[in-house]
Amino acid sequence: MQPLEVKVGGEQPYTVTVGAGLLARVRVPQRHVALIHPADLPPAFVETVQAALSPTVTVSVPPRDGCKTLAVYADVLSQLAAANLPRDGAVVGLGGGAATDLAGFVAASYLRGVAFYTLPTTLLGMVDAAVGGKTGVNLPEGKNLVGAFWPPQAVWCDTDTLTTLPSEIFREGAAEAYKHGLIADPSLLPRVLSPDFRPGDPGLEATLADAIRVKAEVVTRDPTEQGERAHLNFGHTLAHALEAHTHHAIPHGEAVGYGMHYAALLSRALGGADLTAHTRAFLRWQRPTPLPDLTFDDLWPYMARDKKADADGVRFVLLHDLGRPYLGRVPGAVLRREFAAWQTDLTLVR
Ligand SMILES: NC(=O)c1ccc[n+]([C@@H]2O[C@H](COP(=O)([O-])OP(=O)(O)OC[C@H]3O[C@@H](n4cnc5c(N)ncnc54)[C@H](O)[C@@H]3O)[C@@H](O)[C@H]2O)c1
Ligand SMILES: O=C(O)C(=O)C[C@@H](O)[C@H](O)[C@H](O)COP(=O)(O)O
Ligand SMILES: [Zn+2]
Repeated sequence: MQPLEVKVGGEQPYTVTVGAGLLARVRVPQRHVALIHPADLPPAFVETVQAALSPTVTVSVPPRDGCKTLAVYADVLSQLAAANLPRDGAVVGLGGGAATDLAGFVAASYLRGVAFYTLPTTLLGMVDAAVGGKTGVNLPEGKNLVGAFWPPQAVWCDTDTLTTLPSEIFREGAAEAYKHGLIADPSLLPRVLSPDFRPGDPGLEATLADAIRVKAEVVTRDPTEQGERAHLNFGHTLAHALEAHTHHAIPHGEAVGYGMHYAALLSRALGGADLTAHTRAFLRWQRPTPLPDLTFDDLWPYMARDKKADADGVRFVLLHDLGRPYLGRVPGAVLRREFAAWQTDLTLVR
């Protein structure tokens, strides 16, 4: 089957290619390349890309969000400098969203910016993180609090890589595809929950391309989150708080699943359609890691630092209905009441 292509427009247009066997066929025009990948990635992926690109330097970074720290960021920059990667070189991020977020921030800042490419190998990376140019690292105070908008020049989603992905990490990533269904393309909702949504299924690539298209269209219109792009943050105010508070014991995709259900409860409380059956169905399908004992006050300091907050306080992405997101403020009493409802619901979805 021919690879599928999704175009991202704007000032620096690029193509997201989705298909089998792409890692071996990757080409970039730059003569010097820094390849950045997580240490626990199957070595065959790294070797295939090394054979395709002959990188000047290959940098292995800690798995998962362990690589999204200022210390790892500084170390990677030093390794690129020690290898004399020149300004007309490129950074290639290979792996999940954590590695591509770090690699993008390195690309954005090394020598004040070099070309960047992404090779996502997780479902979440393909449908979300590798596309759109949000790059960065975490602080102990919260997720992604340091970073830059630095779009890739091309994205290759090699669907063969998904066959080695542990099934729970595949289900994590489904949260972002489901999010795209809730905020823009409801046809994705049953497709994500279908038994056919799995590595190796002949229909998977079309579903991935449709999920990617939602993000591509939003970031084409609003690359630097001046407005509409914030809708891609549906579920993320609570999600990022869960990740930070649990020191990443709850991974991003699971945190987004939990956060989307809270956002659906808030949306209903403010007069929106009742979409909680959708977010509950997703949680039943995803089977996330159980949460530790939590109170609203444990999470609120992180929610208050969310990047959608402005001088007037915290804002949430809410839904009037399927495909109709908006950015709104929620009274404190409603936040607390629906947090209690969310906790009760979580005991019922198990
Ligand atoms: N920039 C964005 O727009 C954006 C969007 C969504 C999420 N994110 C970020 O992405 C991160 C989560 O990314 P993720 O869910 O991809 O997880 P991840 O990057 O933490 O990777 C999960 C694990 O799977 C391993 N792995 C990756 N591909 C594999 C494969 N094919 N086979 C076997 N193992 C493989 C990785 O090495 C890692 O240990 C978070 O830091 C989140 O904040 C960024
Ligand atoms: O691309 C975006 O814009 C998103 O919000 C996508 C999110 O899924 C992603 O987790 C992003 O990294 C969150 O951004 P942040 O600005 O809330 O840190
Ligand atoms: Zn996300």
